[in-house]
Amino acid sequence: MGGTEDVMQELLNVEFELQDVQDEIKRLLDKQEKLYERQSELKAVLESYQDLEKSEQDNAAPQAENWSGSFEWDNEADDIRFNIFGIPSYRANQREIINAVMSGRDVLVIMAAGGGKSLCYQLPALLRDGIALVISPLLSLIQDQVMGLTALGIPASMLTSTTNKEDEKYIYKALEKGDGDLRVLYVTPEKVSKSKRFVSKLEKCHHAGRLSLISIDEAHCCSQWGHDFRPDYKNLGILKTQFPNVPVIALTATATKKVQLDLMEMLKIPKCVKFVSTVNRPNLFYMVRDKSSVGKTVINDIADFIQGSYTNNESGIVYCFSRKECEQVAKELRERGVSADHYHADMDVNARERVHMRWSNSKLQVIVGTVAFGMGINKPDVRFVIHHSLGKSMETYYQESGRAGRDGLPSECLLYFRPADVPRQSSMVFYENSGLQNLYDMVRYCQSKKECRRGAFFKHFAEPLQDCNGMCDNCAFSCDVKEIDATGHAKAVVSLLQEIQEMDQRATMLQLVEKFKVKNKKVGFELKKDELEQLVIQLILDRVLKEEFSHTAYATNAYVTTGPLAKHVLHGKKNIMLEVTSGHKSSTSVAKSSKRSRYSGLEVELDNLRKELSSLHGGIFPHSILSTQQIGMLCSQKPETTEQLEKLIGKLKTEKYGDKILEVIGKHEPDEEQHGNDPSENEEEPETSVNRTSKRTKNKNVVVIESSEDDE
Ligand SMILES: Nc1ncnc2c1ncn2[C@@H]1O[C@H](COP(=O)(O)OP(=O)(O)OP(=O)(O)O)[C@@H](O)[C@H]1O
Ligand SMILES: [Mg+2]
Repeated sequence: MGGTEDVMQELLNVEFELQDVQDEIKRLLDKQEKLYERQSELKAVLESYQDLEKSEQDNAAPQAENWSGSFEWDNEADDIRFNIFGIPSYRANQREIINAVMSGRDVLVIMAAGGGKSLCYQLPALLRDGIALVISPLLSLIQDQVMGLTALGIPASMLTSTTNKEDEKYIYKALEKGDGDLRVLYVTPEKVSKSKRFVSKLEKCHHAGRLSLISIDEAHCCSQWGHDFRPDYKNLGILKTQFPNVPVIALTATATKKVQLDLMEMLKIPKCVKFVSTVNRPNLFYMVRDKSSVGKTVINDIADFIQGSYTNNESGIVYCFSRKECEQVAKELRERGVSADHYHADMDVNARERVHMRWSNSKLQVIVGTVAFGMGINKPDVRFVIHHSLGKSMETYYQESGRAGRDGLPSECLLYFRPADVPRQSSMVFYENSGLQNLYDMVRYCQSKKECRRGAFFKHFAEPLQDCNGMCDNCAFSCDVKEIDATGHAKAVVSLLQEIQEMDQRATMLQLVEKFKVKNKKVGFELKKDELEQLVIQLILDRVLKEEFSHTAYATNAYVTTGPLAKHVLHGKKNIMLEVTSGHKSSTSVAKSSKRSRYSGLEVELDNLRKELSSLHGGIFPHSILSTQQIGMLCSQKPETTEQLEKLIGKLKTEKYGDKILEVIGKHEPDEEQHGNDPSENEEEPETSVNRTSKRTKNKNVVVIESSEDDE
């Protein structure tokens, strides 16, 4: 009988090994498929590179161009920049881009959100004679821009589905005959691809030498590889064909190499000068907080965050996972005294627009939105973007969080993470191309308690690392992160899952954790529930476990099963380390350290003045009247005469609003400065948004924002 036992034993071993081999084969096949995919991608990219190089050689590259040198339009450009736009100095690449456009070159601009792309075509539009055509994908973006230019006294119009007959007539006359003073014309891409009438008028304008430049904003919409593909953008190449000598400037905030090449091909600008700026947004402070499983606690925390740090009605966005959640969160924030309203795709257009408008005019502090609240957001002074749950990829998180601080002033990006939110997202994205991979990158960002958050973006966008300057929680706050060896737990989790599977059952992440706790009660495994959840997520990221999906009529459910590397853990070939915090980097400590001072009295008064003027001047946004940065300057310099004021905000704004501004500054009593609850605040220069920036000092890797409220 011993023989049978031996044979059975060997059979078992062989079956075990076979299973191993099969798993390995499956893993390799998976890998092969991914590599094939990448291979074809790379081949495509290589081909376009070669095409590009060839065309560059064919066109015998001109001598190295120095776009930062001096040009004949320098003085006029400086004058318009300062006296009309009220912009004291150029930001990175702006001047160079303007010079390239002015030299008649086609230009491709990749510049982060809020980098100041608009100026790059608006200023040349004023420097060159004639009318500049701007293509922009969304009505709301166009309206914002036209309103902004009008506020500066620049003749700008738009031709869209909402344009009335009279305006249309005026625009067509301007194009055809050069009547009127129109300088910047905004249209949606549909006008170019669908309206023959429009294109023929444009031809006449060009024929008379009056088409000064063509700007294609949000140019990533051209590419199917981009995130906001718009079919009508695909036809914009005809503009270069029809008007070969008019400079085209294409602008976007994010474009991978592949998207850039795609753009150049589709817009027919192979010889364009390319300006790529960093993805880094140095003024954004990134942080992730553990999210309580109790909904109310999360809302309390968000309300505390807003009411603790943003007492002057500073604008913010809260992103939620679903429409229902949006409404719920907005309602609960309101109940806690935060001025908030929801925004999602289920609302009718007018209701949505109303919410957007109230927010843009700073009458509503917080929009609680789904991802539907997206591309059309042009508000420069959004001070915080909170994610109530994680998004589906690093790319979308970069974009959504990037809506904060477009004016360059310090702003915060806070994400609430709990492992249980992962299956909610994964069951939505698993069918997308690389959907799970993208989500898991995002989860890695959230789970990490040590790595620089900014570094994760550099890695994601394949850019060299830059210093974070203590502008993320992991760099700024030292907290005790321990790496514990969770290999034992991991083994137990895998075995439990195998048992479940052998009984032909399956488990969601939460069920698995529940079962684990019940089963191992006596053994005294010391991990807490949320740490166990964290472990399961870690195991999924490490491919020890994997998610599987099954559909019902109403939903897709995510289950956890053993993954390709499960055996490695069982056989002791793979160790699992888990990052846990002991000394809490608790939410309150984060909130305290990043809490900023209240506005000074004068800041509040000037803020009120811009709101007042904004409603007086019908439809001009407060931030178009005075930017937060300008208010900061006014408070620290306190100009007394028109000449002094002009030096700070330029001629145009001084002419329009100077008297009122000087009046407010003149009437302001210095002792009114005492606005916060700490008397010592009064001893220094009043707090302004500008010097607030410089008050963020780096001290032993800890960012300190001096604040009266810290001393309570
Ligand atoms: N050189 C500058 N100095 C100070 N502020 C500037 C400068 N250039 C632009 N700005 C301001 O920065 C804000 C963002 O500019 P803009 O709207 O052009 O950004 P963008 O690059 O188009 O961003 P997005 O990708 O989000 O559309 C605006 O309020 C603008 O007035
Ligand atoms: Mg823009």
